[in-house]
Amino acid sequence: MESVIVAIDGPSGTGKSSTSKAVAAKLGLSYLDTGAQYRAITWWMISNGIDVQDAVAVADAAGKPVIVSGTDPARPTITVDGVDAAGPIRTEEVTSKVSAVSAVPEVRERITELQRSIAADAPLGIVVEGRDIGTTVLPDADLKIFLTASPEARAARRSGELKGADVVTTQQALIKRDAADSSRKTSPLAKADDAVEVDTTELTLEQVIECVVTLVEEKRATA
Ligand SMILES: Nc1ncnc2c1ncn2[C@@H]1O[C@H](COP(=O)(O)OP(=O)(O)OP(=O)(O)O)[C@@H](O)[C@H]1O
Ligand SMILES: Nc1ccn([C@@H]2O[C@H](COP(=O)(O)O)[C@@H](O)[C@H]2O)c(=O)n1
Repeated sequence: MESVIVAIDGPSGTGKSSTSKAVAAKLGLSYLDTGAQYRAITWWMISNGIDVQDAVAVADAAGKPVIVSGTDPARPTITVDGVDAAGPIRTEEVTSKVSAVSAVPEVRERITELQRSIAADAPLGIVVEGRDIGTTVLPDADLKIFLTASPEARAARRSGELKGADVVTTQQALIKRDAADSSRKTSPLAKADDAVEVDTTELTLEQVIECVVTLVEEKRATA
């Protein structure tokens, strides 16, 4: 079977990771969480005492950490300088600082190069999820999906995940991060012109997965 590249983008909490992992597992493809890579470099900056608001300092250090992503959808991994970073990259501190780091062009250049090389090496194809995959990282992807959902639905999903988190505070944090990611100069969060938009507000996760699997199969059938 022909290798297939699927790009899945969208704002926070729209279901990109859950959907991408499941679609990749169902179709025997690799899986790449690009948000985890931006989180990993942010964690490294914080751990090394770099002020994330200082874009010059962040740019100077952008080439230093060695970030490695494992692309098995059943067990995605991320290490920084050989250290497992899966836990530390999900802290509130990293989440609140990642948009400042990901806006720095030198960071994006470095991570984009890494993402392209991982996608090129995937033997059977890959599902890559993020914010700028369809527009910048893999503009020739075979299929581009842009997931959306109402802020209310996204906040409810996230606060269900972060046990006890207040829905209103969670919604404000999501909106703030999306605004920063959408308004940065370099490679902002955006829907590619040729992406299929799927509004997941009223869909279960299983319905979204099924929808994307069908779109991939249709694409393969016409290739
Ligand atoms: N269609 C859906 N219906 C209900 N819950 C969902 C749906 N899709 C995803 N979820 C749940 O919402 C939460 C957020 O999903 P997920 O992490 O996949 O989103 P994301 O777009 O990757 O977010 P982020 O960009 O912030 O990493 C998870 O708990 C997931 O199980
Ligand atoms: N292609 C991407 C992916 C992510 N980012 C930045 O990383 C942050 C964390 O992403 P999550 O998916 O793990 O929530 C996100 O808010 C962006 O700042 C990006 O810039 N490009």
